[in-house]
This record gives sequence, C-alpha cells and structure tokens, in this order.
Amino acid sequence: MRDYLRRLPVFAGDLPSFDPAAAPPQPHTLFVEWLMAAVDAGVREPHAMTLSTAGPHARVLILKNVGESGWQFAAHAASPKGQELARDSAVALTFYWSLQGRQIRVRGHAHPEPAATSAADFLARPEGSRAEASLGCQSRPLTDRATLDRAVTEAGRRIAADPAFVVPEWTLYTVAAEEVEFWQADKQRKHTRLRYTRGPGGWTRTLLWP
Ligand SMILES: Cc1cc2nc3c(=O)[nH]c(=O)nc-3n(C[C@H](O)[C@H](O)[C@H](O)COP(=O)(O)O)c2cc1C
Repeated sequence: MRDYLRRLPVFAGDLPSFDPAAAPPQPHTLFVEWLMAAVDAGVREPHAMTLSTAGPHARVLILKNVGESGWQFAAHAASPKGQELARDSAVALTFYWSLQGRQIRVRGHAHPEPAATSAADFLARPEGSRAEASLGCQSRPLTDRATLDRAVTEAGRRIAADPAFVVPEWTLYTVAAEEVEFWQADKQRKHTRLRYTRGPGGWTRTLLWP
C-alpha cells in the first residue's frame, strides 16, 4: 500500500497563481475571491468544509455564508458537534480545493446567532431538509433503515401540515476568525502561504515558510 500511495500524483494539472503582495486587507475578501475562482475552475462543493472542534472531532459541513463578521454554518444544537460547541467554542475550519491545490484554514470561536436568525436559516431550507433536521437524533445509533424511513415520513407530514414550524435547537453559528491562512500549492514545492492575524488595530498579513 505504501508504494501505491507514493505513486499517486499530488498537485497534478494546472495550478493558479497567487500573489500575496496583491492580497486584500481583509481575509474574507480573499476567501470570496478564491471561492468564486474554485467555482469557475469546476471544483465540486467548494462550500464544503471540515469543522474541527475541541473534542477533538472533525466533520464536513456546508458553509452557509461568509462576510466581515465571519464564516457561518448551521447545525442541530443537540448533535455531538452542537454539544461540543456549547462546552468549548474554539474551532477550526478547513477548505481544500484539490483542482487548484488550494487550502484555507480558519481559526476562531463559533458563536450561536440569535433564535430569529437561526429560525430564518431553518425556514430557508427545502422541506425534505427541514424534515430531516427536525428528527433531532443525529449521530445516535439507528436500529434499522425502516425506523429512519418511518421517522422521516412522519416528520415530513408534520412539516407539510405546519410550514412555519421551526426546530428550536436549529442553530446558525458564526465563526469569528482570529487567524486565516491561504495556502497555494506549487509544483516545485515552493508553496505560498499567507496568514492573516486579527489584532486590536485590524488584520496583519504574514508570509509563512512552506
Ligand atoms: C459534503 C457534506 C456536507 C455536510 N453538510 C452538513 C451540514 O451542513 N450540517 C450537518 O449537520 N451535517 C452535515 N454533514 C454531515 C456531517 O459531516 C456529520 O456527519 C454530521 O453533522 C454529524 O456530526 P456530529 O456527530 O459531529 O454532530 C455533511 C457531510 C458532508 C460529506
């Protein structure tokens, strides 16, 4: 297996350029530039990211929004990740877009948004997703698929009968970033790394050794 893995290519294909000297002052601006470039390059699900919590545990989630206040994701507060976040809000987010050899790492704290904002996020989900999210059993042991099918059907009926129904535990979290690192692969392994660090006076940018 070791030889097989060693022969697998890394950073194959054309890689985009990245000039850190031209990077914008705010990391979310560069993040959006890279996200759009990933979409244009044909990266599938570029808005899928790994959320690491202090467990340590890590799992993939969908990015719901990004802006000056931070990176947002949504989850059921009673899920393992929700319980971990209630205990310790320190998180890391990792994006990896292999087509472009790009990685983005975000470190910060995840804060729950007010109930009304979380409810609006829940109501914007398609009916099937709302039904699934209302089960509230995520990551618990499941006896069999038939039990899941019954629960989803029942939840679907409930949502259809009351389209304004909101799961009270549904939570939109905002990760207020303290550090954001942009990593661009280079075929000669002279990778480019630019780290943004938040300080009292705003963001500072630092180049890092690869
Ligand atoms: C591409 C992808 C997107 C996902 N998006 C979400 C999501 O937005 N919210 C969510 O709760 N789980 C999502 N999941 C499932 C999570 O990875 C995870 O299995 C689930 O949230 C349970 O995690 P926990 O036990 O740590 O709470 C996604 C999985 C994948 C592969």
